[in-house]
Amino acid sequence: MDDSDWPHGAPAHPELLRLRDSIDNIDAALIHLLAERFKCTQAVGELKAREKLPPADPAREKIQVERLRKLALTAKLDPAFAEKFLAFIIEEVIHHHNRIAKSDGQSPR
Ligand SMILES: C=C(O[C@@H]1C=C(C(=O)O)C=C[C@H]1O)C(=O)O
Repeated sequence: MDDSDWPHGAPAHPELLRLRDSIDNIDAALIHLLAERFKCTQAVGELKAREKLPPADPAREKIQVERLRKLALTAKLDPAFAEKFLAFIIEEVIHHHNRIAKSDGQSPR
């Protein structure tokens, strides 16, 4: 069986629909949480640009990785995944910080 067996999606199983409702709510929460995090990091980027501080802080990141790996273990989440997820987000944040530093240190909007 492959995707071509269900060109319009798999039939609606009530349990599948219930689980997908929760997945959709969780995805929405993740988007809102990420948006709030990026609001904070935007302000950090502006502060760093004003104060001529470097965009990245590897020492801070090391502490965050150690903390999140421990939290992931407690939550029964793969710590390697938690670390990769954090690295993915921080990479984007540093990209933003570099862009802010090259501008006048204010939000591009
Ligand atoms: C947000 C900061 O800037 C960078 C981004 C970080 C993050 O997204 O958590 C952490 C450290 C820095 O490399 C910071 O220094 O706190």
